[in-house]
Amino acid sequence: MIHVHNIKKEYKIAKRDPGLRGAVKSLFYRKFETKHAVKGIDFHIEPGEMVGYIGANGAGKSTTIKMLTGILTPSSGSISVNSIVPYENRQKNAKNIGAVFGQRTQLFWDIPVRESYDLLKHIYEVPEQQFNETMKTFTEVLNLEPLLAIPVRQLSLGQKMRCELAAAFLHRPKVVYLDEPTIGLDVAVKIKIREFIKEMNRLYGTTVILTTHDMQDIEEICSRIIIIDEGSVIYDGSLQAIKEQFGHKRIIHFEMDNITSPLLPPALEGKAEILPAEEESEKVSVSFSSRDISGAEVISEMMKAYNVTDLTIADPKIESIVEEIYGRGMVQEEKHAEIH
Ligand SMILES: Nc1ncnc2c1ncn2[C@@H]1O[C@H](COP(=O)(O)OP(=O)(O)OP(=O)(O)O)[C@@H](O)[C@H]1O
Repeated sequence: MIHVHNIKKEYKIAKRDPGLRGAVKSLFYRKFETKHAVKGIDFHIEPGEMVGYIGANGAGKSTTIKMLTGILTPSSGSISVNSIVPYENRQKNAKNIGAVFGQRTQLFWDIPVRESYDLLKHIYEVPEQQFNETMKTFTEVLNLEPLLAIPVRQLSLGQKMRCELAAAFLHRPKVVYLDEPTIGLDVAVKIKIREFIKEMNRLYGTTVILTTHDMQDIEEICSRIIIIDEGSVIYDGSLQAIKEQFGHKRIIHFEMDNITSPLLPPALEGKAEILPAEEESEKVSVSFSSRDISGAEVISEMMKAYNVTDLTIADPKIESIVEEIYGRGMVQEEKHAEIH
């Protein structure tokens, strides 16, 4: 469905010396600097896959999505989406794709939502019966009925985002790009949006590429993730595999009597560490790898050394796994050996 081969994108940024002198000088003599935002990315996505495209701020996610949608042309390399080269054939490509770009709207600001959908129906030439069926499903799953008569500008962020999603899926596109679809929303709306995306994938086999900083979105929606860092892919594989590969970190929080800064019992040295205490927390957190020592041994040693009154075992969170991968920049051999 989506084939991306060795794409690169460079931006030319005008450089200016500081101050008034710099401003005047730049009128006559302009200096440019090249920003390599995407540095040779490859991936293939099968029809119906739901892929999380993640990375730290400035990693190159939006630039990639803009190239996939045809808004930007790669500096080199090639892209094909459903056998179309998006940046050479933007209109044809637009019929096959839907997109939600975080804060931007594709709905018409001053007219009721229902009329925006009618316009989109004409633009995308959606048959009447299909439109009615689709609207019925969307209205139910996203609870849109009370919003249809309201102009977009009067909607709250969460209401607007529900309407945006419906607009992106309205013409039953084969591929939908979602750039931060849950940013700034409360938990209840996030849950609704995630359910809707999964339901669309189930009903229509829509391929979804999701960019988000919310790891819960990824866990709920995607089975595969592509992680990019400074313009290069550093991981492409299943979420399960990354959890198995990196999810051996464990943390146990202990509550104990009258201990302010406990020391690690000697038997745990080199195998576990005490984490810096969080502000106002009376708990002592011990981190270790299940490859080095079992949780039972850690608990037993801590209980021998201290008067433990309670404990909780934290699950390895995808957030911390991803942070760890960003942090270590994940060496290439490891990436290829484990994932490809
Ligand atoms: N139009 C532009 N001109 C110059 N540089 C740009 C432009 N757009 C993006 N960049 C730079 O390219 C790099 C990648 O940006 P991009 O927006 O693709 O990152 P991102 O992963 O989407 O980040 P975020 O999570 O913050 O949205 C950044 O260093 C950014 O400053």
